[in-house]
Amino acid sequence: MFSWIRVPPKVDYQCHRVHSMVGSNIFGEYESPTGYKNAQLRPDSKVLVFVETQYTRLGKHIVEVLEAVRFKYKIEIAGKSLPLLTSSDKGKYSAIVFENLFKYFHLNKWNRDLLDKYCREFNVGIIGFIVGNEQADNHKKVSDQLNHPKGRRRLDNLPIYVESDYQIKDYQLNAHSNIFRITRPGSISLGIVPENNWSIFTLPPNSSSFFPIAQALPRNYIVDTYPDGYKYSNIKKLNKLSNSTSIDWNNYKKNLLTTVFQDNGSYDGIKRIVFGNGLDYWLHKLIFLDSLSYLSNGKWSLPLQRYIQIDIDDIFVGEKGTRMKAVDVEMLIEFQQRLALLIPGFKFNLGYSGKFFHRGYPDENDGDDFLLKKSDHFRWFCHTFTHSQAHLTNNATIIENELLFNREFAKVNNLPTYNVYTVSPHHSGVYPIHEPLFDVWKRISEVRVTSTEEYPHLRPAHLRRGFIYKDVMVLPRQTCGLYTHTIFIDKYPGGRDKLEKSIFGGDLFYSFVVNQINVYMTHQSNYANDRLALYTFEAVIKFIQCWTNLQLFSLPPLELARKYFQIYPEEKDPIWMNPCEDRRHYNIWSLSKSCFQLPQFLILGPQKTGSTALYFFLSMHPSVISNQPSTDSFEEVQFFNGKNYNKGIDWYMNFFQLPNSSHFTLPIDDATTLNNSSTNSSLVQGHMKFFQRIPPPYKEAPPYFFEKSSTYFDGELVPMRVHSLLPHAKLIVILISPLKRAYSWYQHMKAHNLSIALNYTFYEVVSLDVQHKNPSERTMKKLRDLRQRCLGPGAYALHLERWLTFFSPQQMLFVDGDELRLNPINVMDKLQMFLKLEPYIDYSKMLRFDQKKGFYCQVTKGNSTKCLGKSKGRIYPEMDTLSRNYLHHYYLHHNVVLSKLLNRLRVRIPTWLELELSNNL
Ligand SMILES: Nc1ncnc2c1ncn2[C@@H]1O[C@H](COP(=O)(O)OS(=O)(=O)O)[C@@H](OP(=O)(O)O)[C@H]1O
Repeated sequence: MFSWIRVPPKVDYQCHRVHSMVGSNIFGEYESPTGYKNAQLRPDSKVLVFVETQYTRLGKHIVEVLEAVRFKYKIEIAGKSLPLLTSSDKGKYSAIVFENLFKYFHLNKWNRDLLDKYCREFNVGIIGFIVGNEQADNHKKVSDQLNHPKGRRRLDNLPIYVESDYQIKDYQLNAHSNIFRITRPGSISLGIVPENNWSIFTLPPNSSSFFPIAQALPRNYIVDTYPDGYKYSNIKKLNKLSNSTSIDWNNYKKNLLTTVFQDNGSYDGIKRIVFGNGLDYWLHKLIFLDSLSYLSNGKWSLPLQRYIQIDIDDIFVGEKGTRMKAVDVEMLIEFQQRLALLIPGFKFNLGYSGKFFHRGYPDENDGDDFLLKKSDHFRWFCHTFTHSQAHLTNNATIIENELLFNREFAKVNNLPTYNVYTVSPHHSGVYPIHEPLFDVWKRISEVRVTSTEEYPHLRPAHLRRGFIYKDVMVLPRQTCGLYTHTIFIDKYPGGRDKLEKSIFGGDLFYSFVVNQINVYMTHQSNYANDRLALYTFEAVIKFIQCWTNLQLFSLPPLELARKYFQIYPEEKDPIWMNPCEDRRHYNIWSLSKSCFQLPQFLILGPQKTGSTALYFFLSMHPSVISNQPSTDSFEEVQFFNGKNYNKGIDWYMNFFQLPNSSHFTLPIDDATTLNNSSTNSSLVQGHMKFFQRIPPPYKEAPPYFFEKSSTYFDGELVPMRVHSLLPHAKLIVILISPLKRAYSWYQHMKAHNLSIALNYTFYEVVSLDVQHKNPSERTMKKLRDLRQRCLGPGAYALHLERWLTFFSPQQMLFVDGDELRLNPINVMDKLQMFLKLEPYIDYSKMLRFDQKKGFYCQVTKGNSTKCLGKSKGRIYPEMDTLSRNYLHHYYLHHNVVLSKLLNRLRVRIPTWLELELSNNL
C-alpha cells in the first residue's frame, strides 16, 4: 500500500552578500578625533539614557537592550535639568543616548553647551533616534517649516536634512563604516522592512565627517535582477515584482536612502550616530550595540565569543508515535558532526529517564536501541527515572532512588554518563530551591551544574540569570521556541512564520547576540517527526554567520558553568524571590510550604534606636508573632544582610513557626468564609490566595509574622533583597538623634568589653584624633571600624533613599524614637493603624512607666512590670561637649538632607531634628 512519507523542512536561507556589488569605498576613511587624551572616565561609568517619559516605548526598548547585555545605565527624563556629569573630575557617563534626538537639539543653551563640552572633553559620543513624523513635527522649528514646507528639515545646525514617513526595503549596511563589531556588514536583507515611519537622512556629498551606516531602497523602487544573479523572483512574497527589468547599478546606488548615519566628530568635535527608526527592526539592535561600543571607545563592548550548549531532554519519555526512530538518530549524529565543524567540540547533552525505555511503537523501540548503540556520540546526563518532579516530595530517599535507578539503567546500558550535570523535570526544585533535591545532588551524584529558565523569572527572558547554591552552579537557560508538542512545522503554534521570525533576527537570534553563554533545552520529539530542532539550529547558525562576527564555541557543562561565573561573577549569590508572586514558581514549590511563613512587616532599626522595645511591645499584640529567636545573633534573624542570606528561604522561614494553641480568631475553613468576612486587614486579604498551602492542622487565620533586625537599616543590599522576597512588606524605621545613637553604640561596645572602646574615649573614636596615643596600624583599623559602626548608620537620609528606590513611602512608617521612649502608648496606636492590626489593643492598660528602670515596661498579670534587660536602657554619663560639637557638625549636612526628605514624604519632623538644625553651636 502507498504510504505517504513526510519530508522534514530544509533550511533554504541564503546570505545575500552585497559588498561586491556596492564596489569601492565611496564613503571615505574615518579619521579619529584627537586631543582627548587627558580626560578620564570613572571605572564605573554608565550609559546615560534620556527618555521622553518613563513609559515611552522606545525608551523601554533601549533599557531592555542595555539590561540584556548587562550594561550599566542611568535614565533621565529629557528636558529636565541635566544630571551631574562628572565626579572628582572624572566623567560619569561613557555614552549618551537620546530616545528622541530633538530633545538634545532643543536643550536650553546652558545644558546643551554643558553636554557638548562633556562629550568633547571625555570623548563620549551621542546616539539619537528620530522615529516617524510625529516626533520630528513636534520639534520642527518655524524657520524649518518655512524653508522646507514638504517636511524636509535640517537637523539642528548640522548640514544634514531629515524626511520622515518613508517605507523601505532591501536593508543593507555600509561595509566601510568603522563602527561594526558584532554586526557583519556587507549583506543585504532583501525584502520589505515591515516597520513604517522611517526617517531618512540626506548627508552632504563627499563629507569627511558624515557617513551612512545603513541604507535601504524606497519600498516602491523595482529591482528585478541584481548583477551577481539574485533575482527578486527568488524571494518569497515578492514574485509579483518580477518583470524583466534588470538593474541599472548607478541608478540603484542613487536611490539608496540613508537610514542610520554616523558623524565622526570632525564637524564639531562630537561623535554621533543617528537612527531613522527605533529598535524594533532587528538589525537596529545590533547597530545600537556596535554604536555603544564605538561611541564609548570600547568601554561598552561585548566580546565576540559565544558559547552554546544544546540539551535534549526527555530521552525515552515521549508519547508513542512522537519518538525517534533509527533514521532520526542517524540524522542527529550527522547533524552533530556538521555542527562540530562550525562549533569546535560541539556535542549534544542527552537527558534520559530509563523507565520509559522501549515504550514506543516497534520502529521507535528500534530507535531506542539504535540510540543506545550510538550512545558514545553523546554526553548523557541523569534526568529522573520516572521523570518525576522533586518538589512533590520532601522525602529525600524518594528523590535519591529516582536518581539511583536511573543511574543503574545507565550502567546496565553502558551509557557514557556525565554526572556533574543534571536537569530537573519541569525545573522542579531548582528555583524555588527544594532543599532535599540539592542535598541529594550533593550526596549521591556529585552534581555541580544544572540549568533553569526560572531564575529569577521565566519572563522577561532577557533578565534570566545564573546563581550558585550549595556549590551547584545554576545556569540560565534560553528558550529556542521548541517544546515537546512542536513537532511539525506546519502545526507550529502561530504558524511557520512565527518560528522563522524568531530564527531570522527575532528572539532566538537575539539571544545569541546578547548572551555570551547560551544553554538551550530541546526534547527528543524535536529530533523525530519534522526534526524541527535540526531545522531551527541550522537556520539560526547560518543567519548568525551571515549577519554577525560572532564566533561560536562549545564546552562541557562544568567548564561552561565555570566560564559563566568567570564572565558574570556578580551573579554568584542568588537573590530570593517570593514564590507566591510568580504562579510558575508557586506551582513548583514544595506543597508543605506556605507564604504565611514569611513576615509581613519588618522593624529595620537602626541599632540603638529602641528597636527592641518596639519589638517587645508589638509581640504583646495577640495577632502578631515575632520570629523565633536566633541563637547566633542576639535573637535577631539577620537574614537579609550578611552570610545568613545564602542559607536560603527555607532557613529563613523556619524562624516563623505557627503556634500550637488556638491563637487566632478568624475561621478560615475555606477562602470564601474569609472573603466574606468583615475584616479590612489588607494583610489578611493579601494572603487569601495561598490558603491551600496551609498545612492541614492549621485552620486558623494567618498570623502576622514579623521580625526585627536592626542591622537591616543601613545594609547596602538589604532593600533590594527585602523587596525581592517581601515586595508588599511594611517597614518600620525608628529615628533618634544620630548623635545619641552613635554614643549609645559606643557605650554598648564598652559594656561588651570591646578593648578599643575601653582604651579610647568616645571623642577619640569619632574624631580619630588619637595621634598622641601613637596607635599601631592594627589599632587604627579597629578605631576606624568602630567609628564607622558609630557614625555610618546615622546618615539616615542616605540609607532611606536606598529603601525608597524599592519601596513606596506608603509602605514605610517612621517612628520617632524619643516618642517611643517617652510615650510608647501613642506610638503603638499609630502602629496598629498603620499595620491594620485586629483586634485593636489598648496599650495604656498594657504598658506602664517603671520608675526604677526609667522606661516604659509591660504590665504583667500580677500588676507588676516586666522590663527589657540590662543591656537596653543603660546608665552612662552624658556625652561630653567636645563630642557633641564634633558630631553636630559631622551630621549637619545629613540632617539637612533628612529634613528635606521627611518634608517630601510629608512626615512630621521630629523635635530632635528641629533642635539639631536650629542649633548653631
Ligand atoms: N522601653 C524601653 N526600655 C529600654 N530601652 C528603651 C526603651 N525605649 C527606648 N529604649 C532605648 O532603646 C535603646 C536600645 O536600642 P535598641 O533596642 O535598638 O538596641 S539594639 O540595636 O537592639 O542593641 C536603649 O539605648 P540605651 O539607653 O543607650 O541603652 C534605650 O534608650
